[in-house]
Amino acid sequence: MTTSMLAYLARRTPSTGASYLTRRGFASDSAPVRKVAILGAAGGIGQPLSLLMKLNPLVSRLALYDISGTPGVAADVSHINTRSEVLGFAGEEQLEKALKGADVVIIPAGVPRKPGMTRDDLFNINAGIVKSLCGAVAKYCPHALVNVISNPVNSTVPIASEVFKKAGTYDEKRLFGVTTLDVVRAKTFYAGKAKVNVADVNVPVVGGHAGVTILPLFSQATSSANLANEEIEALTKRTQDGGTEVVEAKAGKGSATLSMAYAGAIFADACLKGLNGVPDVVECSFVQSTVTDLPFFASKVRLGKNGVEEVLGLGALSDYEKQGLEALKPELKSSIEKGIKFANA
Ligand SMILES: NC(=O)C1=CN([C@@H]2O[C@H](COP(=O)(O)OP(=O)(O)OC[C@H]3O[C@@H](n4cnc5c(N)ncnc54)[C@H](O)[C@@H]3O)[C@@H](O)[C@H]2O)C=CC1
Ligand SMILES: O=C([O-])CC(=O)C(=O)O
Repeated sequence: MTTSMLAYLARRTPSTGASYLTRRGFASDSAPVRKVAILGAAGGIGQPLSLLMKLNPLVSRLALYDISGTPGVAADVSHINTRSEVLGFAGEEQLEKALKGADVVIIPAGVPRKPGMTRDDLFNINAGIVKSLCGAVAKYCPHALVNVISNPVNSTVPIASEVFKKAGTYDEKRLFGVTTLDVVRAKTFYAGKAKVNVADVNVPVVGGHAGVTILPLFSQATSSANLANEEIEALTKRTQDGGTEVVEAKAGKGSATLSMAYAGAIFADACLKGLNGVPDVVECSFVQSTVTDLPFFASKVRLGKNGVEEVLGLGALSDYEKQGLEALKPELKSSIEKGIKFANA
């Protein structure tokens, strides 16, 4: 979902609703039927993400699953007069119904950080949650595209891959760690510093999704601006610490939820567009990769009818980015290995 689409949806009145799909090039009766399931839909990310996916005209059925609380969220969101039918599912016995027939499964289930914690400190709780939810995905919707938001993404994505391998359903083209929030932040911070229109800015962010493993490539930023080295270094550090900035500001009440819901909605929309055959849909994501010697790595990915169509290379890096790339590898490698070991224990 683009910012302009959100602005358009905000502007339109219910009486003009019939025309907005046509304006985007999809007549309502020709947009393919697409089911999206959100696991963890009653949470801080899950609720605004449910709202944003309800606004997306590419979705025809929205399944909201959590251990509790989803009937209320679903009843609330279902009153919005957009295309999708919304259903709430609570408790493990309803997980099958939530997942059956899903084209895209988004997973923001799990605990968030408190000040002083690293994302890896969430491993003990979230690893098990992701493992069990991915077991259900393998059973009930093995062909869905899976968008993993739950932290630590650097470990939860490898966990998901091992669960799918064991179930015999693994397709590396269909598994994504959602790193879009890093791109969203890099764009915002860069536009502010370079004093350019944020709508014209793009910045690839590669590596992983924790601290120094987050590597924004400001040398490839559009619109280009002549920032000093110290400014680039400060922007890099702010992007790497963006999550912590929010955790500290929330002072014990969780981590990024609203900006994450926005980022998650952008990424899921890109997945749906790819499935629907829209050409040239490219987003950064943490995927199985041969771009470096690490088995998983975030970089630009072209999305298509089967999920990942192409994992794009890193392009030319500045010396500072080359150093950042080497510096992130040991931590990212050990987080990936930790996930794989957990899944096979
Ligand atoms: N990838 C990224 O860029 C980001 C990731 N995150 C991560 O997203 C996760 C969720 O964050 P919040 O929504 O703020 O947390 P939250 O605590 O507000 O919500 C989590 C939800 O997950 C649900 N849940 C727990 N176990 C479940 C299970 N087995 N099945 C289904 N639902 C389950 C809870 O009931 C709760 O409603 C955290 O791990 C956080 O670190 C947060 C921000 C950015
Ligand atoms: O920082 C956190 O714990 C949540 C997160 O991943 C982010 O905001 O990037």
